Amino acid sequence: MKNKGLEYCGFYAFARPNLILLDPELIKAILSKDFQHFTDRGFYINEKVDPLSAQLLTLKGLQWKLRRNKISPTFTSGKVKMMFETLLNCTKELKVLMNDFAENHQVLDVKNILGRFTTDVIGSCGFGIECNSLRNPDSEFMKYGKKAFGEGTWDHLKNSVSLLSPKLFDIFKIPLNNPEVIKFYMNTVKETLRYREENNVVRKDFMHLMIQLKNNVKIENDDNLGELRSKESGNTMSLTDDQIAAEAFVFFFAGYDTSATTLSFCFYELASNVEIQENLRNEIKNVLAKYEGRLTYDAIMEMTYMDKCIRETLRKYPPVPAVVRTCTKRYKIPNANVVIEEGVTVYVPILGIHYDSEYYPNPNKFDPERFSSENKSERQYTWLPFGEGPRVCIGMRFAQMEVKVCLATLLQSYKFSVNPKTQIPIVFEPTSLLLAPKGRIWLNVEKFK
Ligand code: HEM
Repeated sequence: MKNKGLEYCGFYAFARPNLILLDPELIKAILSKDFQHFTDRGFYINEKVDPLSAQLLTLKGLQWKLRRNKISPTFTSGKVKMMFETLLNCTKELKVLMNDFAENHQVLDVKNILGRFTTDVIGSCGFGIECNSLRNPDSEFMKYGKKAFGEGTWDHLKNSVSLLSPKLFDIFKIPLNNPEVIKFYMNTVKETLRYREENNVVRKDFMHLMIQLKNNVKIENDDNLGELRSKESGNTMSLTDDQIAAEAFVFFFAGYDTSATTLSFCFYELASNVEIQENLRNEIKNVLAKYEGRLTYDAIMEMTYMDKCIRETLRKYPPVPAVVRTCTKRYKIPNANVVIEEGVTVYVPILGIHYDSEYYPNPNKFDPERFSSENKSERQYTWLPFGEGPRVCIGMRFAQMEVKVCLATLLQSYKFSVNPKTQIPIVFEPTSLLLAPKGRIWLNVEKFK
């Protein structure tokens, strides 16, 4: 369609019209400039039968705006920095496991191991609990996590129908999440809240910040922890326990697989491009030497080549291949005689844009220099792994820090190469909502002496 010079095109899903945006200027208009016409995603939501369904990803209009304003101070650079230590703690088990793999010459199923790492990270930083998925892949948290994503054909069908026809779910009052999953996450969060409040426990994580929101504590953009309760009340609208549980759940739902996918593809590309892996390792070593070998937030922030490698990974492998908006107020496309009616679903095909040779010549090549400082400014609205506009991914900074900490930890001590069991070239799984390879990515890991 793009080759035909089109800026947008449409299709019907049953009787519902859908629009696909192809032009960066139009994408900018719809995601950012004229956002008030496209405030929602149109996902299913029913707080009564499924309290976990009402969170940032799904909320609509004013409800979403109020919640986003409320939660945003917990994701600032200051607060992400505050959580660095908690995140770093999760790498201890990762190092132990990687050592075992290297010493026993075992082949690494990279998504499995890094998925367990990102589960531990969200468990620790989001829910405030040590879920030990790296040590124990059958941990409760992992078990219900898998259930939350859907395990069988029925779950996948249910997810697809909820996207195509959320009204049907509403009419029959169907909870989207499995009732066992709802019970597990609600209980886990409520138990943590009760324990912390009764015992005045403070911990450097999102749960602490959400308890502060519940208690009307004003959250500043610094790396201080702050009290659980405050005499001065800074906020006028606090969070309820159910809302905290729903938000912690969405941090897991939106953050675990996306981060694990980014890491897996990044390690795959580094394993396939020995020189790039070596350049990145040198950067890590040089920066850490300045910090007496200590991996700190400031050290991570200095690793600019690493930043380019991650950006290029997210370009070639955006974990969310398309973002979606529903038209909430009739909209005339600028300079065209076309009106988007209320209710129409609009898609931004991120994966397609990232492989468009007009923006990225030779798109299959993994080339971190596409994101050098000279080239970076050209990438607005053609590099969209976190979406854009007021509904851009709220966890973007946190996710980038998590990926960087994992890369710095492992590349310092281990060398990775692709095992022949991996199917090359990578083919994407067509039935998966999030980007996933067909088959697994297998890597060899070797420890430096
Ligand atoms: C590399 C990792 C990640 C990627 C690629 C990613 C990508 C995205 C994308 C594409 C969106 C939709 C944006 C839009 O519609 O314009 C989104 C939304 C969201 N993400 Fe992420 N995400 C990542 C990690 C995380 C993490 C770690 C968290 C939480 C800790 C998180 C929480 C959310 C939430 C809550 C939303 C909904 C925001 C709203 O509508 O206000 N994400 N993410």
